[in-house]
Amino acid sequence: MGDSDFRYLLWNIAIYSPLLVIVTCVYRLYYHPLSEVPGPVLARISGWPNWYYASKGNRHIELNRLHEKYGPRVRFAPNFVSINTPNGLKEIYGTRSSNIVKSDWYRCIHYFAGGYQSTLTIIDPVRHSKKRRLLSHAFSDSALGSIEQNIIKQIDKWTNLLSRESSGDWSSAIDMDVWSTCLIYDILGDLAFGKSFDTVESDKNRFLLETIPQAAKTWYSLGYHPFAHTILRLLFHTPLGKVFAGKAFNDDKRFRAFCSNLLKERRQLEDTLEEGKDSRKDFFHYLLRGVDPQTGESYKFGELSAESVLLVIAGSESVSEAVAATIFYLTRNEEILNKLKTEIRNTFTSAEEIRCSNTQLLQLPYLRACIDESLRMSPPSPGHLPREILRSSVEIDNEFYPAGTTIGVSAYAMHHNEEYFPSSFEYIPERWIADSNSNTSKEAIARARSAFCPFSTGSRGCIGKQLAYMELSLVLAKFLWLYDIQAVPGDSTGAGGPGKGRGREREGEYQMEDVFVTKKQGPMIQLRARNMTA
Ligand code: HEM
Repeated sequence: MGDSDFRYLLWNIAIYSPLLVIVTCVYRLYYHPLSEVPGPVLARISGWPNWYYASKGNRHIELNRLHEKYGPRVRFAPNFVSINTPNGLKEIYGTRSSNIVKSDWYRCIHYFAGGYQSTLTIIDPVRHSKKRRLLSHAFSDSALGSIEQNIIKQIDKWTNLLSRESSGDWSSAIDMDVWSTCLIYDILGDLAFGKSFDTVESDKNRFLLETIPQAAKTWYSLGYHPFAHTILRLLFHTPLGKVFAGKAFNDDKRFRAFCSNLLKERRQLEDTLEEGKDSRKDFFHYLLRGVDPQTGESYKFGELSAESVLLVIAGSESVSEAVAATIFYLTRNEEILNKLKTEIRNTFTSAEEIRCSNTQLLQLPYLRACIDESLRMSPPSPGHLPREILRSSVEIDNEFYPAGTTIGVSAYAMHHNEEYFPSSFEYIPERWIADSNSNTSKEAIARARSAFCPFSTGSRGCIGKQLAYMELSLVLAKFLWLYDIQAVPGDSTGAGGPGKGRGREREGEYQMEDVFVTKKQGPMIQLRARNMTA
């Protein structure tokens, strides 16, 4: 190419590039099939704001703000629509139609897993249902009944260690983020691999506390980048990855290597066990023995490894966030805390008696209401779970969305919709209980239930929901049976308020960063062994 050709090329680029940008903007604003959907101008013309909020971890807050401003539907990227109604939940997640599937965002996670797909990330509905059927054995009533003892063993170890923190009087400050996360990791290690991660007792695996949320954050934000696939291809399929990957990628690798090693050990152990005679019914007992119904082959190591990573993340960060959030709300609402303690302490005569299998633990109304209210205010998956419309347009609340639209509901925004949750920024467990003391009608509860979606819903809803309620009920009931708790005076860890989030209206709310699951801090609390003579 001669000098004059090169100059000619540059001139053309200089003239046509701005023209292309202007034409694209005009098209997206006025002629795009979603041009009627309200939303901020910048978001309607470009995907950058979506990525910006996803990488800052406050996309759920922004989505809630946009719904307050624009109403029940918001266009927050050229092809993305967020819906904030129970009908949206039903139509997007609740139907079995193959016309709405998990969006391309989930495909981005596959780069990190060497191309392998897990139950959570797989997009094809038929292949998903086969994977899910296999995993569902591990979550059946009988399987859960048989693992309760393992959960209790880990909780007892945890409460014993906590007792060392308090010798008679109020303990020094305890970070419930760290304590609850360690406990739930240990439980999950035991349930998934048959081996606790031992983070409560030892520092050896504590790196997980940083690497797991960081790994989730890396995929989460990269997946929403307007050039996600190009960047991921460069990072994973060229030597550029080694140069630019940095700490975030190394953390992800370290975490994956940790899961792969556990899986190798678990597989070796499974090979030594006789069919039908072993008593280790952990998750990988089912997965290692499972076969692909299509090919009749066992699952490849890479597939199982991808499954293990997703199971650890989905099953640990979510539950530990719910424990920490509930303790945050209880220690900031003394009357509610006392009411819950009374319910638990009047029901059980000892901490050992607290178990799901032989008592009414899961039916304690106030305990369940406190858990649900925490999941409402601080849902562990607060963001928009993206789905893509594949073939024919979809009608929601009398509006049509064409094929190619990415659509979803943010649990955080839905749970702060005042139409379904009046005083939505206040922690009010009574909103879930219809009795004469609570002034809540059955209709108000049904309305709230229709919009309550911490576990999502339908065929891609959480498979671990029952296990999560089991863990949360056991941990909170045993903890509050044994200990009195209070917020560290003056502590603002985990709390909102001026200078954080959006300010005053989030003052009483447990703060979390949305990384698909959540990153959290605190609360800092003090505890004191219960006075048994009182
Ligand atoms: C409070 C606790 C929990 C919450 C709030 C929660 C929430 C969710 C949500 C919102 C989804 C849908 C994700 C999506 O559409 O992309 C999901 C899926 C999933 N969760 Fe949970 N989860 C919790 C606990 C657990 C536990 C304890 C496990 C297992 C150990 C688990 C395993 C899974 C799996 C495997 C999926 C994928 C299901 C599928 O696509 O078929 N979760 N969870």
